[in-house]
Amino acid sequence: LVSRGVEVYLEDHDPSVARTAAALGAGSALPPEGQVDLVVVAVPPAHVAATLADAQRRGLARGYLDVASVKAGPRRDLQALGCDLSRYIGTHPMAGRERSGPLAGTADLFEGRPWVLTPTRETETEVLNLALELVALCRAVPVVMDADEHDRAVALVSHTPQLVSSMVAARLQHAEDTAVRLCGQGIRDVTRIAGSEPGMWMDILAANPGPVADVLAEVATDLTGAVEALRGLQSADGEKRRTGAAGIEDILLRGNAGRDRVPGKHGTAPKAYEVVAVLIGDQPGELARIFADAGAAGVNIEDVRIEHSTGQQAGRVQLMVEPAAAPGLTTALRDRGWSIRS
Ligand SMILES: NC(=O)c1ccc[n+]([C@@H]2O[C@H](COP(=O)([O-])OP(=O)(O)OC[C@H]3O[C@@H](n4cnc5c(N)ncnc54)[C@H](O)[C@@H]3O)[C@@H](O)[C@H]2O)c1
Ligand SMILES: O=C(O)C(=O)C[C@]1(C(=O)O)C=C[C@@H](O)C=C1
Repeated sequence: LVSRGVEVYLEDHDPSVARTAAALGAGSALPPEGQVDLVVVAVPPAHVAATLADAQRRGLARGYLDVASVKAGPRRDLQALGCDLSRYIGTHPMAGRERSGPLAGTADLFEGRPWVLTPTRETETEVLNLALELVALCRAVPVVMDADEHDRAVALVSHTPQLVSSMVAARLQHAEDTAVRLCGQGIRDVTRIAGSEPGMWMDILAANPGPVADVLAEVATDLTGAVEALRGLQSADGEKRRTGAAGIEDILLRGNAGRDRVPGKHGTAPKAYEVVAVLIGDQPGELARIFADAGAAGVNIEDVRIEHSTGQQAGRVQLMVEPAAAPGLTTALRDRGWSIRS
């Protein structure tokens, strides 16, 4: 917002957090002189209602919104606290990190991401417009939804995946070092969000337990089926082995079909990019150099992944580019001395 010319004032119950964010260029940690246009409440879900009610009591703004990951609960709490719901809109940007705090924030976090808005008949048009302006300034894509529909959707696409990732990662807690040393890219992909802040997720899950339990019950059915199928594959009986194989194949195929429905970058249909894989040394500036070389070759990098090799000061960067750009990029990087991997 600051880079787009908006005056931003930061407040946190831990003043050092607001000061750190201000030092990073996210706004001013001093209070505003008069009323502002919009208050954005970005605190853990359980504290949203009290924080927003306090801001309304202080008459800080013309409009108020929150960005909590659940929507029905905070609205009910605000109602119970007697807040002016005409001046409030519940929102949720579908973008975030597994890390918390101002140091984890990035200016381009919301670009091209869905940002859910949950206006009701009570919401003043002016407040909806302020929220739409905020979403546009962050270059996100507004999606209007009902609060309960939102909570069911995020149970499926965000809250259950968090729990499943944590459960897979939990298997490693007491695992042998010899096994953990073999961790490759697959487990890194599946467990990235298992590194998230437990306090925040306790709040989120406590505010959306029913819809998450419904999705997790379906996962549990698949898990039971997978265990039975694998036991079948262990069996000496040929018929049980065939049934087991069919059960496992069914899960893998349904997984492929579900994965195909995950939208690509900027919410568009998934796109097939060509991968140019490059070996890089684990030293400062390597990524910046490779991006600069790709830029000099006139190639837009659509996405990027890094595989770190265990026990080696090196990694493999996968640059995802439009198929037509891949041969030119490969040649350009090779000419600049990079080692291209297949
Ligand atoms: N991290 C994500 O991926 C993500 C994505 C979308 C939405 N959200 C939502 O955004 C909100 C903030 O999450 P975050 O990831 O920025 O967390 P965060 O921990 O980085 O920030 C939360 C801040 O709230 C402050 N705080 C806590 N209680 C407070 C209170 N009573 N009054 C004032 N400040 C208080 C904390 O000091 C902290 O600085 C949550 O509601 C979360 O559900 C998070
Ligand atoms: O990418 C991540 O690290 C996230 O956890 C982001 C994520 C998500 O599930 O997509 C998590 C919770 C928020 O409410 C919105 C976004």
